[in-house]
This record gives sequence, structure tokens and C-alpha cells, in this order.
Amino acid sequence: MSELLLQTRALTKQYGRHRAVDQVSMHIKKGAIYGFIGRNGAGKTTTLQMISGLASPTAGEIELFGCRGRELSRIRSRVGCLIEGPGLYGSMSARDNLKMKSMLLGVYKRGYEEELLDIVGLGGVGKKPVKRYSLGMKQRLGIALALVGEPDLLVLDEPINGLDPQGIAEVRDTVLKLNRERNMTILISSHILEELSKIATDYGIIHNGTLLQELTNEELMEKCSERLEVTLDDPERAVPVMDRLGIKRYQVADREHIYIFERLEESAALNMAFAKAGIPVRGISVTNEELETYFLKLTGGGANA
Ligand SMILES: Nc1ncnc2c1ncn2[C@@H]1O[C@H](COP(=O)(O)OP(=O)(O)OP(=O)(O)O)[C@@H](O)[C@H]1O
Repeated sequence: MSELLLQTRALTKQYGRHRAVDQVSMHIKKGAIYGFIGRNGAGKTTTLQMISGLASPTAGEIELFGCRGRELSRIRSRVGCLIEGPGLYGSMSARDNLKMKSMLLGVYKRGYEEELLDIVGLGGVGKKPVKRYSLGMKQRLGIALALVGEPDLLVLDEPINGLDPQGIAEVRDTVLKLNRERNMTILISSHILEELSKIATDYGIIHNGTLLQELTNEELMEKCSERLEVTLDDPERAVPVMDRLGIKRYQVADREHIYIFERLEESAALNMAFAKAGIPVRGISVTNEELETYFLKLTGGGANA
């Protein structure tokens, strides 16, 4: 198994009588882009705040770079975050915003602002005050600010919220570049699975404060890819039949479904083979599930579930 950079154990945050985050145990591998997906109010921001040290857990534990408890304060500088807006000084230029933060953190060096602006694709912005930037530019500057001090983990809370398609693409490219070229591990939240799926290597799905599922991108794609869905009473009995037919990519989904991810056009022959082996098939059809449908089903369907 790949090395874990971040792990939480039963991480919990209680606000009065409301439990915003409920025993979340998440696992983020070094070098991953971890998509943290959940509807509004699911508990994403609160979780990210605890991981970044901006809120303290009511219960549970965070292990980051192998450090826990009090040791965490030593390694917080290895975490850069953009949570709930970038906190920019509107009348100042991007360079001055970056210079100020890097001086405050004691990491300023000549030309550092240019380097950071280049990384997020804002190299040519000039001296314009940042209050005149588009939302997408502000978000990218927010990412540049989070990069001050060269963190190993970058935490981005809904960085594409409210952006137009071009802004979304720019933030996406920046995230990919940081991950690929600087080997940065990135934890990024969103309520749109489709968007995360363009960059994420792993996912955690949170709903009503509870982490419902963690899965890799391959697992998600498999769940949502085109497949033959076979409904039958005893799927395990069908396994030897599929082996005999040389079918390799299949999954026994539950007690009455098998998903087959190859030879989709051979449903009639397959039906016949099962019948011959004395396994009655109740239904067989080609289906694929949209990513958003998968997410909505998992989180209970209706808009406010
Ligand atoms: N400081 C707070 N005091 C009381 N309740 C809070 C506080 N912060 C968050 N909550 C509540 O905790 C729950 C989770 O909020 P959180 O902001 O973490 O969710 P989220 O998934 O980030 O959603 P959104 O995208 O809408 O911000 C919500 O019900 C929210 O109202």
C-alpha cells in the first residue's frame, strides 16, 4: 500500500447539539489528488479546517506526515490552505499580497512573488489591484498564497465554486501542474463529482458529517462505466460459468447482481450459458451510471436529502 500522508481517526466536531463531522476516518496517500465530495452542509469545510489547524476537533485524531497530537503544531507549515475565500488585500497588487504573506512567514526571497505567480498562471498580471481581478484570478492568487513556504499538502475548499467554465479549467490545470510537477499532495473539496473526476486520483464521500465511502478513481470509473447488469438469485454460482467463458472483468455487486464490464454485446449468449448451467437469470441489461447519479444515489437521492 502507498505511504499515507494524512490519516484521520474518528475525527469529530460538535457545534452545540449539532455534530458537523461525525467520526470521519479518511486516508490520503502521498502524491494523491483527493477529491472530498459532499453536498452543501455535509461537513467538508469543518473537516478541512480541522486538518489545516484552523479548528480543533471535539474528538478523534489527525495523523499528518506521521505526527499526531501536539506534534502537529511543528509540521503545520507543511500544509497550505485555501478555505472559505482567499483573504486578499483588494487595493494591493498580487505581488504585494504575496510579498506580505511571505515576509510574515519569514520565507521571502527576491523574485519569490514572480515564481509563485508563474506557477498559478498569473505571470503577466502587472500591478492591477486584486479587487479588479475576475473570480478565477482571485482563486488562483489564493492558491499562490497557499503555496507560500512550499507546503507538501495543499488543502483547497471548493476552489471552483462560482467560477465560469474557463475559471474552472484554469484552477484545474493549476492543481494538476502542482501535483505532477511538484509532487504536491492535494486535498480538494467540491459538491460536483463530475468536476472532481477530471483531476482526482482518490475520493472521499461525506454526507451529514459521515464519511460514506473512500474509493480510487479506477473504482469509481468501474462503478459508473458501461456494463452488463445481470440480476439473478445466487451470483456466486454464476462465477464458474463466467470463468469458463473467459470473462475476466466482472464484479459480484450484491446478493442478486453481477456487473460485467466486457463483451457487452453478448448478453443473449451469456443468458443462455447461465440457463444451461441451471442458473435462472431474472434480468440482463446494459447500463451505465452518470457520476452525479451515483453520488446522488449514495447520498440519498432528493435535493435536500
Ligand atoms: N461555526 C459553526 N457553528 C455552528 N454550526 C456550524 C459552524 N460551522 C459549520 N456549522 C454547521 O456544520 C455543518 C457542516 O458545515 P460545513 O461548512 O462543514 O459543510 P460543507 O460541506 O463545507 O458545506 P458548504 O459547502 O455549504 O460550506 C452545517 O450544518 C453547518 O451549518
